[in-house]
Amino acid sequence: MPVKLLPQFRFFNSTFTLTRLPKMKCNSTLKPKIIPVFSRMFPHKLKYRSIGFPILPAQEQELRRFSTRSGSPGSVSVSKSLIEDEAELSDWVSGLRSDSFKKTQVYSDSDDNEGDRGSGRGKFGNRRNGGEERGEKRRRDDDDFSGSGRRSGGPSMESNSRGGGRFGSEFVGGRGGGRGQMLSNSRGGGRFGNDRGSRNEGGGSGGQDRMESSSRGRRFGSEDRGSGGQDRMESSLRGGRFGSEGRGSGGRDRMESFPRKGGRFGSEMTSSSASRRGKGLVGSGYGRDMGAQVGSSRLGRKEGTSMGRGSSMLLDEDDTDNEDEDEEEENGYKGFRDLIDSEEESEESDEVADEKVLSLEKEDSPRASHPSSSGKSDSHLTETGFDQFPLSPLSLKGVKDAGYKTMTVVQEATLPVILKGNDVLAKAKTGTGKTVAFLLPSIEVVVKSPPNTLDQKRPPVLVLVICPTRELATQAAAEANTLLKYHPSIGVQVVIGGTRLALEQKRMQANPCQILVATPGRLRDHVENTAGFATRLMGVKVLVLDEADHLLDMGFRKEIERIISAIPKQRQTLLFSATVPPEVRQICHIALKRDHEFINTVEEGSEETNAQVQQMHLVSPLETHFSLLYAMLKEHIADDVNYKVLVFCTTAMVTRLVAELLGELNLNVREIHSRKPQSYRTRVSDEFRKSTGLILVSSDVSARGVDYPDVTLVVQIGVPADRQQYIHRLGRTGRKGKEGQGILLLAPWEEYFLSTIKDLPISKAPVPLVDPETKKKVERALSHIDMKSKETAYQAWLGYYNSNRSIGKDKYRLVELANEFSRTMGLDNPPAIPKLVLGKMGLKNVPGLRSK
Ligand SMILES: Nc1ncnc2c1ncn2[C@@H]1O[C@H](COP(=O)(O)OP(=O)(O)OP(=O)(O)O)[C@@H](O)[C@H]1O
Repeated sequence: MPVKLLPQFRFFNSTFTLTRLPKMKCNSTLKPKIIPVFSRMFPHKLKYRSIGFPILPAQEQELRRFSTRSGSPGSVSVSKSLIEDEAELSDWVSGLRSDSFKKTQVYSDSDDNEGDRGSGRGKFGNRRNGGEERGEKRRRDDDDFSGSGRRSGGPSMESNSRGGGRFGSEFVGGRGGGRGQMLSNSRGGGRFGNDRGSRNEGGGSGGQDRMESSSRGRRFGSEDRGSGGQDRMESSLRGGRFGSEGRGSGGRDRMESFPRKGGRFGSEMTSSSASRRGKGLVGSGYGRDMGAQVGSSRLGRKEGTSMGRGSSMLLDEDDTDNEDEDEEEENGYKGFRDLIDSEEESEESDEVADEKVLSLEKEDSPRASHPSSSGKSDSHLTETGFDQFPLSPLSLKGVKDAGYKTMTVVQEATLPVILKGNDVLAKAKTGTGKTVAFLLPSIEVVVKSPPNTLDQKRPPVLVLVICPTRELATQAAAEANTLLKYHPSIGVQVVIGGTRLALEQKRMQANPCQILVATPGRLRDHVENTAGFATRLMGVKVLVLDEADHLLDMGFRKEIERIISAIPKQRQTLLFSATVPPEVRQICHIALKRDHEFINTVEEGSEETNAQVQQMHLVSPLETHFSLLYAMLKEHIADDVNYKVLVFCTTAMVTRLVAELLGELNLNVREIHSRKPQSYRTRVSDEFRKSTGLILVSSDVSARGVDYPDVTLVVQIGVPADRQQYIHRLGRTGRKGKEGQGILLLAPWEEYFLSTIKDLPISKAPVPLVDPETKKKVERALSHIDMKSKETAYQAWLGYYNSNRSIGKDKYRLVELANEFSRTMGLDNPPAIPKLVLGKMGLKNVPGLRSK
């Protein structure tokens, strides 16, 4: 009997008439609108055109060729270097034990204890925490390697490697008295990295110091929260190297190490948790953090409305303190993947080769022939109404109330396939409505499911949506609530980190839901520690991975595998993202059935970014960057009174520095990054969503998925972690077919990155003139910035580029460049860096560095 091994292919070609998909029409309502431009920086003005995606007459319409289009240039980055760094890091960590790192904890709320602190619960153990956790956080975004204790306490040093690259370690001082912490996370695989693991910021009180090291991915490692004051040192790396240990004992000095590599969560953690239990140790990784997501910052557009009704968001403002920033942040840390996946490669590549792809493209479409510089815009909308598909009347009412008149291209392409029950991997450009595309058919599954008659208090979860960040989870839940407006009996809940687990447990009991939106860490926590939760998950009929490439990247991969092992094999799985790099295609079998469909709405031969977004790059010496940034912002503001600008920086601490600088220059600016408490992040995020006339300086916490309406300009300073990150950051503008602008500001030695995005419609920007007065103004503003900010930015900068494969491999050159960065901040001498940190970065004894 033949076995079907190959995924199905969908050919969209004019020679094939597909009747299955309704016709897509071009929304030809052109509303020319002059886009403000930088008169000097951006001489080419763009006009918005809603031209559409391929739109052909009904019968023709269909997709045409199948192309896997993923073959875009790979990421640049940082991968291997991460591995190397991790090796160094783990060796270093394994041999280190310092009584000077102590930690304490403080938590009073009993519920919390269980929850947040995670006292050892579950197998995953992870949760650690104790009071301080709260302060800790960090994950990726962080990216920062910065040091210094931010909040008061002792010295701190932070370093996270992201992308594979970075290394991270973080030493942040506690808030309370003199505690100091040192954490190290490498993000390696995926986004997690950073965040997850590590954050320390404040928290504890009393003097304790902690040192953690979590390589790879996110969450592993990091958290700490244990209780009791003690010194602890954790090391969790994935590759097994660490392995071992786990000692720690209750009291003070402890050293934990969890090998992760092979294991799925389960096991790994188990061992660790065992050891920590009762000892107050925290754990390594996994845990809580994951959960940690906090806040909701992005609640999105629909915010208010949404959370209401049957749904509840398990997150309290009160909890913000606790948040761990966790996990999720974004970025991609790639890197680890190579190491981990090597054994699977051959098998996977076969699968990819056979995959069936459905690609929406039209060979003769304007875009295909003039992909980029034509100035033509994509149309994310079709003329197909939602009522052309078999959706329940109440869902259609919800869609109508949401203001969605016709479907977007990705919605039109995926809905019929998903409604048929097929597994789908979908790729569609940023801001084109992927969230509705997976939520709407998922809701229909709930509508069609027989009512639960067994356990009213613990109804099965029918739809499980996993998002990489808390903000995204919150935003997706908000969208779900909007769509569910007329389905009073269907509930949505969000479980994200940064909240008290026990509180979430209670809320889940009080408000049973059929749709659960979660971040991986917290979800795993519930699987392990919430009574009856695992049983509820056995009801899952639809699993959605939003930002799938990120979730399947090494940082989250283990957690995803663990979660998948906790839900039925007989289910429908939907993977969505704006980027689907080849590596992800190779591993998507982890979640998808072999006969899944790859629906690619990005035209073959066209760029992966929105054509109506004008992309520019500017390569200029580092010393000019601050002045250039200021000049271009001023110009943009002058051009557009309704300006709304996102400035992405490489690390959290560099983000802070840039925000402080722009503030000194009297620009209306806010900052957002993982070192900020979630409550602050949520507030700022909401403010930015609703405002115009505002600049938001951000780390990669805002890179993916955040739906800020009407962003007029995205500036990226310094080389992004990889190609995908560039695309997702840029995707914060030009959403829903609107126009936007993006500029990438690089130093000459970062110019290599342009080769990885050379297929995108990015052109060279003329260098704006920076008059002497502007230069002086910037220098003056820099001189007003606190030394601490400069020190931490320097250290973070060094850590970020150290983990970059292209730049960080020549340590001597790297140090020269870092010192150049130091001079751009107005420092005559580069700040001294703790020896431990230098050792961790593999930079001991490199000339040009000052140690302390
Ligand atoms: N059919 C529709 N008509 C009009 N607007 C829509 C429609 N579907 C979704 N939207 C809106 O489009 C915006 C972008 O949607 P969404 O955030 O889901 O994009 P995305 O493709 O997931 O982007 P990203 O890749 O950045 O995550 C949202 O504000 C959403 O409410």
